[in-house]
Amino acid sequence: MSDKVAVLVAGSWGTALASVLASNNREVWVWTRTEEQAREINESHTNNRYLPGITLPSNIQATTDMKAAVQSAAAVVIVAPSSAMREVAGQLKEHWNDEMLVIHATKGFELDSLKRMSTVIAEELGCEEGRIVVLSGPSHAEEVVRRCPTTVVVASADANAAEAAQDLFMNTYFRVYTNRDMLGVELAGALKNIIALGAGMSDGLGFGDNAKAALITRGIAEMLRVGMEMGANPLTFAGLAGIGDLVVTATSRHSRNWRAGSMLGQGKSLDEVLSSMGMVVEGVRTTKAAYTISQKYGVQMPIADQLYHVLFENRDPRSAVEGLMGRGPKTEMEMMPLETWEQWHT
Ligand SMILES: NC(=O)c1ccc[n+]([C@@H]2O[C@H](COP(=O)([O-])OP(=O)(O)OC[C@H]3O[C@@H](n4cnc5c(N)ncnc54)[C@H](O)[C@@H]3O)[C@@H](O)[C@H]2O)c1
Ligand SMILES: O=P(O)(O)OC[C@H](O)CO
Repeated sequence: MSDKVAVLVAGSWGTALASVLASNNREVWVWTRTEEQAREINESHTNNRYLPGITLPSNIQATTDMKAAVQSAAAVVIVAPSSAMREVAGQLKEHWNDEMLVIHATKGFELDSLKRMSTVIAEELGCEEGRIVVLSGPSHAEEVVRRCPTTVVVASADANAAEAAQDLFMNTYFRVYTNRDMLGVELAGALKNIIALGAGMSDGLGFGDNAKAALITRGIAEMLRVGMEMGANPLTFAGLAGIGDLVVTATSRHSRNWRAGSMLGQGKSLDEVLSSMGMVVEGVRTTKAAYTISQKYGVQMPIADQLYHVLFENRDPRSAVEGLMGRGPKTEMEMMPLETWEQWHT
């Protein structure tokens, strides 16, 4: 089998994953949108807009020609923002063949359809959704390129495909676990960004650790509730894609979602925040998607609802906190679909 791997798009996460593959001695081709970025990666071995100050392995080649990037590759790793996934997967179709392992590492939904990324890719490539692999978990690009110990999960309905992805990425600083629950891994990876925005907002408002712990814990309850309703394995939410990623995103200074939330908490408008970020903040779109999902599935998502009002209806963040804290008394396990849980235990 060829050692060539193509990585589609050289944002922060695509570049970091390319660097992991390069350190595993793969022949790594990165597809970039601009000649300028391809030239920078090929000649200076940097990608300064997305990973300032980092020197990339010299065995990463970049090109704007998707055919050259993908031709004869054993695997394609798609790391586009969720908003661009259909467009990028659509462009891949004419260069892709059925032998290739397809992995994506994007955390979000398609906004209009509420489809998961694996569904969007499968539709565009005209292949079975079950053969696609998702890579997720607590992993900031800034730390991965510095080879800080990191653990992730690769999930697919096809165990062989998940193991092939594990083999491709695994090394001494990047530990990869497999999981069969692709639905749960994709849902957890997308939904945690909403809670991270909330945690950032809480910090921006000057609240303390109690508030953040509450958001993380009640956030996982909210993610679990919707995940179980949609048929995910509840244990996935206790794993790397769930609590692991929620902790890192809600507490790390590297998190784009936490940073955006923090600025909102300090009184900046959403437009001001997004224009100052220069990188994708998936939690904003995902909050919109979750607002519709909660109504569609009849699942209560109080944190996502309040975030929606702040982001899209100009609610003051303090009034959103009052909205959350002022709700009626509940039991901790209220609204958990226990029948679904029991299905996993029979
Ligand atoms: N950055 C991280 O540490 C990290 C870690 C894990 C997962 N992720 C996920 O990876 C995905 C990508 O995030 P990122 O942080 O790399 O984003 P980023 O903002 O750093 O980079 C986005 C890249 O997408 C490209 N792009 C945008 N629209 C495009 C289009 N229509 N066609 C082709 N390319 C397009 C941009 O040019 C840029 O190279 C997100 O879903 C994010 O949640 C990010
Ligand atoms: O920087 P964020 O907030 O987009 O989070 C990136 C990753 O999802 C962390 O695992």
